[in-house]
Amino acid sequence: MTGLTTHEDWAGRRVLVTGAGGFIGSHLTERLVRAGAEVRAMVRYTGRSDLGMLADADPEVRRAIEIVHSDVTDPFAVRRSVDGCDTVFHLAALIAIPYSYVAPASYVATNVTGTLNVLEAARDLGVRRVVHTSTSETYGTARYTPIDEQHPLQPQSPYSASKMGADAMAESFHRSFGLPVAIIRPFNTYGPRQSARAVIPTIAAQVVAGRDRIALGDLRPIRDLTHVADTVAGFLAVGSADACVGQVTNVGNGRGIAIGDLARLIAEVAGRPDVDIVEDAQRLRPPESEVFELVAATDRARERCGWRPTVSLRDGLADSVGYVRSHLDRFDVDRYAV
Ligand SMILES: C[C@H]1O[C@H](OP(=O)(O)OP(=O)(O)OC[C@H]2O[C@@H](n3cnc4c(=O)[nH]c(N)nc43)[C@H](O)[C@@H]2O)[C@@H](O)[C@@H](O)C1=O
Repeated sequence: MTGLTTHEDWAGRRVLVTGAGGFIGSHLTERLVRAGAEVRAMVRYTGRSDLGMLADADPEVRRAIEIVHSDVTDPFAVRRSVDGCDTVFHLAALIAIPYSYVAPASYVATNVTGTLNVLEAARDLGVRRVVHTSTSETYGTARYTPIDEQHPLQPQSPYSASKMGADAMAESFHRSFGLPVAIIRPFNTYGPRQSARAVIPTIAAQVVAGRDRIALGDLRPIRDLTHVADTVAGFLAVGSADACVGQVTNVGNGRGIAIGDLARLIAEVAGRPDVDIVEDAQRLRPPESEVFELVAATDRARERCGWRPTVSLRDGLADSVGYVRSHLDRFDVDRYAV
């Protein structure tokens, strides 16, 4: 079975994680260290924190990793970071959709050119496996569900367009140069350390802070939600399965929930089922840009790398609520209050 993610698969492997200071990247880094890999964690220096979300990681894990501060837009720094690694998990990206309306050029620089820099270094240095991170946003609003990997792509935001460019570059490096690239396409991931701007922390922070009215944007979009522990298991499975090379693999739960229902479920999980949930017109995305439905077909992940999700939505949301409760100082609740 190629999708095994046992200690033996990762023990002694020299792995670079780009975007290791991010939400998913920090969890992936921890998981790889626990699986016995030698991890180099590439973290973008922000001036505020040297480690990003890795600052929250187990101190033992932090001691075990090699941290390099560089930016994927710098080809020389990327090359130095890739040198000596046999596997690269490429997660570094700009991910906020609303900010991509304001600064599309920076999304091209980081997401497209940054990916090209990683691919070129990996090709030149003979890396044995690259896992490139795509996103369900590249599908645009579902034309049918569940969305399999053959579903057409549609760039509804500059963010999505930049990820489509990055994905195409990754595929071209596989076809043109035989670089062993696997493309993982996660649907929405949630859990501890997720950005305060994403919808689940936005809801949870208002609920936990005791607001009686929760202000959101559009309550109708449907999302397929995967707990970060499952997503990270997906990265390891895709990274160890030969059958995923040269392929896109969806990682999602296969179930959709509307944002309004999600808000009600979070309020219930947090023990505040009576809060009011209201739509705030200021927070709506342009209708042509909003992706209204994303639900994953997960057959390929199951068949090619043996991955399946294990965390129920209720348990996962309890984890998110617990994280927000214990780090409420990180959430600017008034920014979201009505
Ligand atoms: C897979 C994908 O996942 C993320 O993109 P996203 O789906 O936009 O994530 P989100 O948590 O910001 O929104 C989810 C949905 O919820 C709606 N929504 C309603 N009211 C609020 C609200 O008040 N805040 C936010 N943030 N969203 C709201 C919003 O309009 C959207 O329909 C990125 O990490 C991206 O990098 C990525 O690749």
